[in-house]
Amino acid sequence: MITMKDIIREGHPTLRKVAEEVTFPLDDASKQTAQDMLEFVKNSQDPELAEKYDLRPGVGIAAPQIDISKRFIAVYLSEEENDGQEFSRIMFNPKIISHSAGKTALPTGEGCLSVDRKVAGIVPRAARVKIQYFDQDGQKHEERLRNYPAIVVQHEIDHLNGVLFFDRIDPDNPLALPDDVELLG
Ligand SMILES: CNC(=O)c1cccc(C)c1Nc1nc(N2CCN(c3ccccc3Cl)CC2)nc(N2CSC[C@H]2C(=O)NC)n1
Ligand code: NI
Repeated sequence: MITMKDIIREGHPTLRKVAEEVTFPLDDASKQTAQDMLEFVKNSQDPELAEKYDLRPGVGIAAPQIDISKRFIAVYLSEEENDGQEFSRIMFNPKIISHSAGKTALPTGEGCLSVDRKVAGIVPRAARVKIQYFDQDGQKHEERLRNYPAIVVQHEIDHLNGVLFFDRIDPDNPLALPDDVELLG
């Protein structure tokens, strides 16, 4: 199982690399790793398991965060966190194919499992995105996302491009709310 010791932290060069696309058919190692990543995110949200294995809670993780510079992510939002509908995905070669002009942000800023410090500030992201990704069988999917799932998926896709959430905070006015940004309510 993946634990915090497997997660690389700010300053590790892999976090700033552009990750490589995966090719299909996937090797078994990548399939297993992706499943372990989804399990980690779920475990991290379980108070007992998080306590037992000293896991920091998260709703998403990207392969570069466990020092695998490949383009795949895992996201898990329980129905409590996502307006009554569970959102659970493993995405290979995810990409944003279109997005709204309007932006959104988490009112309390963002955290990251690879950043061991609180960085206050608004992280503007597209409010709605149309994404394309492949599942572990190589099937192509297209999905429109909004609200929390859209924010989390953009945060994780950023990791595939060597971007960290605080890169998107306005250094001169971190807490300012830009006109075109609606806080997620
Ligand atoms: C600096 N202020 C803050 O961090 C911040 C501060 C307050 C609120 C939010 C909402 C903040 N922001 C933020 N909180 C989260 N969690 C809230 C707690 N939760 C969780 C915790 C316990 C059980 C189950 C769960 Cl679900 C896990 C997820 N996650 C992210 N991000 C940014 S997008 C990827 C995602 C991620 O997984 N990060 C590790 N941001
Ligand atoms: Ni992160």
